[in-house]
Amino acid sequence: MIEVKDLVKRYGNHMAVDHLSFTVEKGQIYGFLGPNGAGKSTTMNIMTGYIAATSGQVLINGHDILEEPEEAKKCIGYLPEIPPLYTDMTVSEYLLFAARLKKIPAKEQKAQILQAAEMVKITDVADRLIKNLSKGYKQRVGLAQAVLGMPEILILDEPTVGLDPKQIIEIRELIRELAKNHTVILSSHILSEIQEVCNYILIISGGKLVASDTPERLEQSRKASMRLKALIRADRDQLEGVLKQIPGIRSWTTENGNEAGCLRTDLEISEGEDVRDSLFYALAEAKCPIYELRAEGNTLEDIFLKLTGENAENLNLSEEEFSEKEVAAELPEDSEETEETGNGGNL
Ligand SMILES: Nc1ncnc2c1ncn2[C@@H]1O[C@H](COP(=O)(O)OP(=O)(O)OP(=O)(O)O)[C@@H](O)[C@H]1O
Repeated sequence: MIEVKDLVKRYGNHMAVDHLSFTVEKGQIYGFLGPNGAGKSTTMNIMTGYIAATSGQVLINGHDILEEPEEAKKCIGYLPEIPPLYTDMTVSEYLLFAARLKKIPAKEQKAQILQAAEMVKITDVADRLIKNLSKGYKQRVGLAQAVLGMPEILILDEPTVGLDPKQIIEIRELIRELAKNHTVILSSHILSEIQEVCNYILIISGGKLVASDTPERLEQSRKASMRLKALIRADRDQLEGVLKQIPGIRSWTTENGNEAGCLRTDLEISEGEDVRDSLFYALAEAKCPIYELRAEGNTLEDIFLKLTGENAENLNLSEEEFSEKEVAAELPEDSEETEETGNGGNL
């Protein structure tokens, strides 16, 4: 559906996109994940024909975005990071303008605008000036513009950035809904966002693709290298004597545990190994009782941090660490969004 081949984008000496290649298949929600400045927007801008690449190629349903832009762009609806809205227009004026730009035949425009507006639930604000809408509604208008003409592929650059928690949930639901009829590619620097919505993840760092797989398989691959954390009653020499004998323990650190005579140890285990049984029997034989033993796989968060070389503080990973239910319960029924409505749309 989309083939990105060896894409490079240089800004002067700065390599914003560094030999990026990936393919996008029909019917999935792809998450383009990476820290700020990773090259997500640049890649999306190239994929949608907004800017040219320094080298490489983007094929949309077999059409080269530079050589056959009209054919290629027909297949794509794009919501840039800052939606390109004319805020002095009403919603319906703007969508009519967008329909003309997209060369939707005049006799189909009305029906298509109505369909797009219904899909993103903005029919009730059709006659409002865009500048008077809340940010969440402006984002929906941007989405309506993207879905107008029913392109097969939707490319959404940070679609929830700057929205409040309720708006974020609504836009996510909308994206899931849109994904029933479209292939969706969305970018975000927030891991929880991508985990929540996407069924395939492309992790980009420093302009390079550092991982691409389903969230489950990414976690699985890292779980192969397990860590064990244990609290063991033993002296250091005794414990190290046992650990040395167990194949599969790659390295360890020890420190005094908070219980007298106990050591807290953190074991790094070789890929694919599970040493819990042999550790248990070896320590029992050496009369070193295990007080605690906990296996830790790597979470998707660990993978992301490792692959992108970031630390959690820079990444804002916990920005949305609330469940949808909690937020829904905390927010009043008549939020800003519902106050926006009620003017009687006329699409
Ligand atoms: N027009 C430009 N001129 C020079 N450098 C640019 C330009 N646009 C982007 N860059 C640089 O290219 C790199 C990638 O930027 P890009 O906006 O694609 O990253 P991003 O992953 O989308 O980040 P963010 O989440 O912050 O938008 C950054 O270092 C950025 O400063």
